[in-house]
Amino acid sequence: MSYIELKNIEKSFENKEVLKDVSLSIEKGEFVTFLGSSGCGKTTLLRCLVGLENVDSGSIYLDGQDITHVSAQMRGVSMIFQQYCLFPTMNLFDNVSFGLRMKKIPRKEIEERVNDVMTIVDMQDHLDKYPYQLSGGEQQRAALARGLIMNPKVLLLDEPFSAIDAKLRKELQLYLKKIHRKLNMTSVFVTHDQEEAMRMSDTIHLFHDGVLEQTGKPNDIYLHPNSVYAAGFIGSYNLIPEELLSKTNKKTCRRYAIRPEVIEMSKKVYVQSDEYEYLEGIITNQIAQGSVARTVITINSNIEISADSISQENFSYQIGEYVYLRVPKKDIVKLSR
Ligand SMILES: Nc1ncnc2c1ncn2[C@@H]1O[C@H](COP(=O)(O)OP(=O)(O)OP(=O)(O)O)[C@@H](O)[C@H]1O
Repeated sequence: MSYIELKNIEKSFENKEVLKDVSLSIEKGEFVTFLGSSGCGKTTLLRCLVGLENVDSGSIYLDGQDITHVSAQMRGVSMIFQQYCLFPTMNLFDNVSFGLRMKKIPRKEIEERVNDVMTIVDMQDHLDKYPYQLSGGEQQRAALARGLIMNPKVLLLDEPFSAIDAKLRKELQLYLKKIHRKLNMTSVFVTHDQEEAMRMSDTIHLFHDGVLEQTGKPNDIYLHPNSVYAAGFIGSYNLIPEELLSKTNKKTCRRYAIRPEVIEMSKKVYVQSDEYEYLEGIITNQIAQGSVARTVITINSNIEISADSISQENFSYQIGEYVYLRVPKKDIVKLSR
Protein backbone atom coordinates (compact mmCIF):
# COMPACT_ATOMS: atom_id res chain seq x y z
CA MET A 1 0.00 0.00 0.00
CA SER A 2 1.23 3.51 -0.80
CA TYR A 3 1.71 6.15 1.91
CA ILE A 4 -1.46 7.97 0.82
CA GLU A 5 -4.30 6.23 -1.02
CA LEU A 6 -7.38 8.05 -2.29
CA LYS A 7 -9.95 5.50 -3.42
CA ASN A 8 -13.01 6.27 -5.54
CA ILE A 9 -13.54 9.74 -4.09
CA GLU A 10 -16.85 11.39 -4.99
CA LYS A 11 -17.89 14.87 -3.89
CA SER A 12 -20.79 17.12 -4.92
CA PHE A 13 -21.82 20.61 -3.91
CA GLU A 14 -25.49 21.44 -4.41
CA ASN A 15 -25.98 18.57 -6.89
CA LYS A 16 -22.91 19.57 -8.89
CA GLU A 17 -20.41 16.70 -9.08
CA VAL A 18 -17.01 18.21 -8.33
CA LEU A 19 -14.97 15.01 -7.87
CA LYS A 20 -15.91 11.99 -9.97
CA ASP A 21 -14.52 8.63 -8.84
CA VAL A 22 -11.00 9.92 -8.19
CA SER A 23 -8.43 7.30 -7.19
CA LEU A 24 -4.72 7.96 -6.83
CA SER A 25 -1.80 7.06 -4.62
CA ILE A 26 1.17 9.00 -3.28
CA GLU A 27 4.44 7.53 -2.06
CA LYS A 28 6.23 8.61 1.13
CA GLY A 29 8.55 11.56 0.49
CA GLU A 30 7.05 12.25 -2.92
CA PHE A 31 6.34 15.79 -4.15
CA VAL A 32 3.14 15.57 -6.16
CA THR A 33 1.09 18.22 -7.89
CA PHE A 34 -2.62 18.39 -8.57
CA LEU A 35 -2.72 20.34 -11.84
CA GLY A 36 -5.72 21.54 -13.81
CA SER A 37 -7.72 24.53 -14.93
CA SER A 38 -9.75 26.64 -12.55
CA GLY A 39 -12.77 24.86 -11.07
CA CYS A 40 -11.66 21.29 -11.92
CA GLY A 41 -11.75 20.21 -8.25
CA LYS A 42 -8.08 20.38 -7.17
CA THR A 43 -8.66 22.41 -4.01
CA THR A 44 -11.70 20.35 -3.05
CA LEU A 45 -9.60 17.16 -3.23
CA LEU A 46 -6.90 18.80 -1.08
CA ARG A 47 -9.54 19.91 1.44
CA CYS A 48 -10.89 16.33 1.56
CA LEU A 49 -7.35 15.09 2.22
CA VAL A 50 -6.74 17.54 5.07
CA GLY A 51 -10.22 16.89 6.53
CA LEU A 52 -11.80 20.30 5.89
CA GLU A 53 -14.43 18.67 3.62
CA ASN A 54 -16.18 15.31 4.00
CA VAL A 55 -16.22 13.03 0.97
CA ASP A 56 -19.64 11.78 -0.23
CA SER A 57 -18.15 8.36 -0.90
CA GLY A 58 -14.74 6.74 -1.21
CA SER A 59 -11.90 6.28 1.26
CA ILE A 60 -8.70 8.03 2.26
CA TYR A 61 -5.77 6.11 3.75
CA LEU A 62 -2.68 7.68 5.29
CA ASP A 63 0.22 5.50 6.39
CA GLY A 64 -2.00 2.42 6.40
CA GLN A 65 -4.80 4.01 8.46
CA ASP A 66 -8.28 4.75 7.17
CA ILE A 67 -8.60 8.50 7.95
CA THR A 68 -11.76 9.11 5.89
CA HIS A 69 -13.75 10.06 8.97
CA VAL A 70 -10.91 11.29 11.22
CA SER A 71 -11.12 14.99 12.17
CA ALA A 72 -8.72 17.49 10.55
CA GLN A 73 -6.88 18.07 13.87
CA MET A 74 -6.12 14.37 14.29
CA ARG A 75 -4.86 13.64 10.76
CA GLY A 76 -1.32 14.99 11.13
CA VAL A 77 -1.60 16.93 7.87
CA SER A 78 -0.69 20.63 7.53
CA MET A 79 -2.08 22.91 4.84
CA ILE A 80 -0.51 26.12 3.51
CA PHE A 81 -2.96 28.42 1.75
CA GLN A 82 -2.68 30.92 -1.08
CA GLN A 83 -3.48 33.70 1.40
CA TYR A 84 -0.76 33.54 4.02
CA CYS A 85 -3.35 33.44 6.84
CA LEU A 86 -0.93 34.91 9.39
CA PHE A 87 -2.59 36.58 12.38
CA PRO A 88 -2.03 40.32 11.83
CA THR A 89 -1.86 41.21 15.55
CA MET A 90 0.78 38.60 16.42
CA ASN A 91 4.50 38.81 15.81
CA LEU A 92 6.17 35.98 13.91
CA PHE A 93 7.19 34.06 17.00
CA ASP A 94 3.57 33.95 18.17
CA ASN A 95 2.27 33.23 14.67
CA VAL A 96 4.65 30.36 14.02
CA SER A 97 4.32 28.85 17.51
CA PHE A 98 0.51 29.15 17.55
CA GLY A 99 -0.21 25.43 16.93
CA LEU A 100 2.30 24.31 19.56
CA ARG A 101 0.93 26.76 22.14
CA MET A 102 -2.59 25.41 21.52
CA LYS A 103 -1.20 21.95 22.30
CA LYS A 104 0.30 23.31 25.54
CA ILE A 105 3.82 22.27 24.60
CA PRO A 106 6.41 23.51 27.21
CA ARG A 107 7.81 26.97 26.45
CA LYS A 108 11.43 25.79 26.16
CA GLU A 109 10.55 23.17 23.53
CA ILE A 110 8.46 25.75 21.64
CA GLU A 111 11.44 28.15 21.53
CA GLU A 112 13.73 25.41 20.23
CA ARG A 113 11.28 24.30 17.55
CA VAL A 114 10.56 27.87 16.41
CA ASN A 115 14.29 28.46 16.14
CA ASP A 116 14.81 25.27 14.12
CA VAL A 117 12.00 25.91 11.71
CA MET A 118 12.80 29.61 11.22
CA THR A 119 16.38 28.60 10.41
CA ILE A 120 15.05 26.20 7.76
CA VAL A 121 13.08 29.00 6.07
CA ASP A 122 15.96 31.42 6.65
CA MET A 123 13.94 33.87 8.77
CA GLN A 124 15.55 33.56 12.19
CA ASP A 125 16.09 37.34 12.38
CA HIS A 126 12.43 38.22 11.90
CA LEU A 127 10.85 36.72 15.02
CA ASP A 128 9.76 40.05 16.51
CA LYS A 129 8.24 41.40 13.31
CA TYR A 130 4.53 41.62 12.53
CA PRO A 131 3.11 40.40 9.20
CA TYR A 132 2.64 43.96 7.87
CA GLN A 133 6.41 44.50 8.23
CA LEU A 134 7.19 41.61 5.85
CA SER A 135 7.19 41.25 2.07
CA GLY A 136 4.80 38.79 0.38
CA GLY A 137 7.60 36.25 -0.06
CA GLU A 138 8.63 36.54 3.61
CA GLN A 139 5.02 36.14 4.73
CA GLN A 140 4.70 32.99 2.64
CA ARG A 141 7.92 31.59 4.14
CA ALA A 142 6.56 32.35 7.63
CA ALA A 143 3.32 30.55 6.70
CA LEU A 144 5.44 27.61 5.54
CA ALA A 145 7.31 27.64 8.88
CA ARG A 146 3.98 27.58 10.71
CA GLY A 147 3.01 24.46 8.77
CA LEU A 148 6.39 22.76 9.17
CA ILE A 149 6.64 23.31 12.93
CA MET A 150 3.85 20.81 13.53
CA ASN A 151 6.03 18.05 12.00
CA PRO A 152 3.15 17.01 9.74
CA LYS A 153 3.08 13.62 8.03
CA VAL A 154 2.02 15.44 4.88
CA LEU A 155 2.33 19.06 3.79
CA LEU A 156 -0.45 20.34 1.53
CA LEU A 157 0.10 23.57 -0.40
CA ASP A 158 -2.84 25.26 -2.15
CA GLU A 159 -1.46 27.60 -4.84
CA PRO A 160 0.92 29.09 -2.25
CA PHE A 161 2.73 31.35 -4.73
CA SER A 162 -0.11 32.58 -6.89
CA ALA A 163 -0.20 36.04 -5.26
CA ILE A 164 3.54 36.53 -5.72
CA ASP A 165 5.32 38.20 -8.65
CA ALA A 166 6.99 36.00 -11.30
CA LYS A 167 10.62 36.46 -10.21
CA LEU A 168 10.04 35.88 -6.51
CA ARG A 169 7.74 33.01 -7.36
CA LYS A 170 10.56 31.18 -9.13
CA GLU A 171 12.85 31.78 -6.15
CA LEU A 172 10.24 30.41 -3.74
CA GLN A 173 9.65 27.38 -5.96
CA LEU A 174 13.36 26.51 -5.82
CA TYR A 175 13.37 27.24 -2.13
CA LEU A 176 10.44 24.93 -1.43
CA LYS A 177 12.06 22.15 -3.46
CA LYS A 178 15.23 22.59 -1.41
CA ILE A 179 13.28 22.32 1.84
CA HIS A 180 11.40 19.32 0.51
CA ARG A 181 14.65 17.56 -0.35
CA LYS A 182 16.11 18.39 3.04
CA LEU A 183 13.12 17.22 5.10
CA ASN A 184 11.92 14.58 2.62
CA MET A 185 8.37 15.45 3.59
CA THR A 186 5.49 14.04 1.53
CA SER A 187 4.06 17.14 -0.15
CA VAL A 188 0.98 17.78 -2.27
CA PHE A 189 0.98 21.02 -4.23
CA VAL A 190 -1.99 22.51 -6.09
CA THR A 191 -1.52 24.76 -9.10
CA HIS A 192 -3.09 25.63 -12.44
CA ASP A 193 0.33 26.66 -13.79
CA GLN A 194 1.83 23.86 -15.90
CA GLU A 195 5.34 25.33 -15.82
CA GLU A 196 5.25 25.47 -12.03
CA ALA A 197 4.01 21.86 -11.93
CA MET A 198 6.77 20.74 -14.32
CA ARG A 199 9.44 22.49 -12.28
CA MET A 200 8.36 21.23 -8.86
CA SER A 201 6.89 17.77 -9.13
CA ASP A 202 8.02 14.18 -8.92
CA THR A 203 4.55 13.23 -10.16
CA ILE A 204 1.76 15.29 -11.72
CA HIS A 205 -1.91 14.34 -11.42
CA LEU A 206 -3.74 16.25 -14.14
CA PHE A 207 -7.44 16.94 -13.48
CA HIS A 208 -10.20 17.89 -15.88
CA ASP A 209 -13.72 18.66 -14.74
CA GLY A 210 -13.53 16.54 -11.57
CA VAL A 211 -11.89 13.58 -13.31
CA LEU A 212 -8.26 12.47 -12.99
CA GLU A 213 -7.22 12.82 -16.63
CA GLN A 214 -3.59 11.64 -16.54
CA THR A 215 -0.88 10.79 -14.02
CA GLY A 216 2.81 10.72 -14.74
CA LYS A 217 6.26 12.18 -14.28
CA PRO A 218 6.44 15.75 -15.63
CA ASN A 219 8.44 14.78 -18.70
CA ASP A 220 6.29 11.76 -19.47
CA ILE A 221 3.12 13.85 -19.47
CA TYR A 222 4.86 16.53 -21.50
CA LEU A 223 6.10 14.10 -24.14
CA HIS A 224 3.13 11.69 -24.11
CA PRO A 225 -0.15 13.47 -23.34
CA ASN A 226 -2.97 10.93 -23.63
CA SER A 227 -5.89 13.19 -24.52
CA VAL A 228 -6.82 16.37 -26.32
CA TYR A 229 -7.24 18.08 -22.94
CA ALA A 230 -3.80 16.99 -21.66
CA ALA A 231 -2.13 18.04 -24.91
CA GLY A 232 -3.84 21.42 -24.77
CA PHE A 233 -2.96 21.98 -21.12
CA ILE A 234 0.66 20.88 -21.12
CA GLY A 235 3.16 22.25 -23.59
CA SER A 236 0.88 24.24 -25.96
CA TYR A 237 0.59 21.31 -28.35
CA ASN A 238 -0.78 21.81 -31.86
CA LEU A 239 -3.78 19.56 -32.41
CA ILE A 240 -3.83 18.26 -35.96
CA PRO A 241 -6.59 16.27 -37.69
CA GLU A 242 -5.47 12.97 -39.21
CA GLU A 243 -6.23 13.86 -42.83
CA LEU A 244 -3.76 16.72 -42.74
CA LEU A 245 -0.85 14.53 -41.74
CA SER A 246 -1.28 11.18 -43.37
CA LYS A 247 -2.25 12.60 -46.78
CA THR A 248 -4.76 9.78 -47.07
CA ASN A 249 -7.66 12.26 -47.10
CA LYS A 250 -9.30 10.00 -44.49
CA LYS A 251 -11.84 12.00 -42.51
CA THR A 252 -11.54 10.58 -38.99
CA CYS A 253 -12.04 12.09 -35.58
CA ARG A 254 -8.54 11.06 -34.58
CA ARG A 255 -6.25 13.87 -33.62
CA TYR A 256 -2.51 14.12 -33.36
CA ALA A 257 -0.48 16.43 -31.17
CA ILE A 258 2.73 18.18 -32.14
CA ARG A 259 4.83 20.36 -29.86
CA PRO A 260 5.74 23.75 -31.37
CA GLU A 261 9.46 23.24 -30.78
CA VAL A 262 9.75 20.09 -32.96
CA ILE A 263 8.44 21.79 -36.10
CA GLU A 264 11.13 22.91 -38.55
CA MET A 265 10.44 25.72 -41.00
CA SER A 266 12.06 26.62 -44.32
CA LYS A 267 11.53 28.98 -47.26
CA LYS A 268 12.43 26.13 -49.61
CA VAL A 269 10.69 22.79 -50.19
CA TYR A 270 12.32 20.01 -48.13
CA VAL A 271 13.79 16.93 -49.77
CA GLN A 272 11.28 14.23 -48.79
CA SER A 273 12.19 11.47 -46.34
CA ASP A 274 10.11 8.75 -44.63
CA GLU A 275 11.16 10.05 -41.25
CA TYR A 276 9.13 13.25 -41.55
CA GLU A 277 5.63 14.55 -42.19
CA TYR A 278 5.45 17.66 -44.37
CA LEU A 279 3.12 20.66 -44.22
CA GLU A 280 3.07 24.08 -45.84
CA GLY A 281 1.26 27.36 -45.27
CA ILE A 282 1.39 31.11 -44.79
CA ILE A 283 2.87 32.90 -41.79
CA THR A 284 -0.01 34.78 -40.17
CA ASN A 285 1.54 35.87 -36.86
CA GLN A 286 4.84 36.20 -35.05
CA ILE A 287 4.98 36.37 -31.27
CA ALA A 288 8.14 37.33 -29.38
CA GLN A 289 8.60 35.23 -26.23
CA GLY A 290 12.08 36.27 -25.11
CA SER A 291 14.74 33.83 -26.26
CA VAL A 292 12.13 31.80 -28.17
CA ALA A 293 9.89 33.20 -30.92
CA ARG A 294 6.57 31.65 -31.92
CA THR A 295 5.48 31.71 -35.53
CA VAL A 296 1.85 31.00 -36.40
CA ILE A 297 1.37 29.34 -39.81
CA THR A 298 -2.07 28.97 -41.36
CA ILE A 299 -2.55 25.79 -43.36
CA ASN A 300 -5.38 25.18 -45.84
CA SER A 301 -6.65 28.65 -44.85
CA ASN A 302 -8.27 27.34 -41.63
CA ILE A 303 -5.81 25.40 -39.44
CA GLU A 304 -3.29 27.33 -37.38
CA ILE A 305 -0.03 25.75 -36.31
CA SER A 306 2.49 27.25 -33.91
CA ALA A 307 6.18 26.63 -34.45
CA ASP A 308 8.84 27.74 -31.97
CA SER A 309 12.38 28.66 -32.88
CA ILE A 310 15.13 30.65 -31.25
CA SER A 311 14.37 34.34 -31.79
CA GLN A 312 17.36 35.10 -34.01
CA GLU A 313 16.37 32.46 -36.59
CA ASN A 314 12.93 33.94 -36.76
CA PHE A 315 14.10 37.39 -37.89
CA SER A 316 14.45 36.23 -41.50
CA TYR A 317 10.70 35.46 -41.87
CA GLN A 318 7.86 37.91 -42.55
CA ILE A 319 4.12 37.77 -41.98
CA GLY A 320 2.49 36.76 -45.29
CA GLU A 321 5.44 34.63 -46.39
CA TYR A 322 4.79 31.07 -47.71
CA VAL A 323 6.78 28.45 -45.77
CA TYR A 324 7.41 24.71 -45.74
CA LEU A 325 7.32 22.72 -42.50
CA ARG A 326 8.59 19.32 -41.53
CA VAL A 327 7.97 17.33 -38.36
CA PRO A 328 9.88 14.21 -37.27
CA LYS A 329 7.32 11.36 -37.22
CA LYS A 330 8.76 10.13 -33.91
CA ASP A 331 7.61 13.40 -32.27
CA ILE A 332 4.00 13.17 -33.41
CA VAL A 333 1.75 12.00 -30.57
CA LYS A 334 -1.39 10.03 -31.38
CA LEU A 335 -4.12 10.99 -28.91
CA SER A 336 -6.40 8.25 -27.63
CA ARG A 337 -9.32 10.59 -26.79
N1 LIG B 1 -18.17 25.06 -0.52
C1 LIG B 1 -18.59 25.03 -1.81
N2 LIG B 1 -19.91 25.17 -2.11
C2 LIG B 1 -20.34 25.10 -3.39
N3 LIG B 1 -19.54 24.91 -4.45
C3 LIG B 1 -18.23 24.77 -4.21
C4 LIG B 1 -17.68 24.83 -2.88
N4 LIG B 1 -16.34 24.65 -2.97
C5 LIG B 1 -16.05 24.49 -4.28
N5 LIG B 1 -17.18 24.57 -5.02
C6 LIG B 1 -17.27 24.43 -6.48
O1 LIG B 1 -16.61 23.23 -6.83
C7 LIG B 1 -15.90 23.38 -8.05
C8 LIG B 1 -14.43 23.00 -7.84
O2 LIG B 1 -13.84 23.96 -6.99
P1 LIG B 1 -12.31 23.87 -6.55
O3 LIG B 1 -12.03 25.04 -5.66
O4 LIG B 1 -12.03 22.53 -6.01
O5 LIG B 1 -11.59 24.02 -7.96
P2 LIG B 1 -10.07 24.28 -8.28
O6 LIG B 1 -9.70 23.32 -9.35
O7 LIG B 1 -9.25 24.26 -7.03
O8 LIG B 1 -10.13 25.74 -8.89
P3 LIG B 1 -9.17 27.03 -8.64
O9 LIG B 1 -7.87 26.72 -9.34
O10 LIG B 1 -9.94 28.14 -9.29
O11 LIG B 1 -9.03 27.19 -7.16
C9 LIG B 1 -16.10 24.82 -8.50
O12 LIG B 1 -17.14 24.84 -9.43
C10 LIG B 1 -16.51 25.52 -7.22
O13 LIG B 1 -17.36 26.61 -7.48
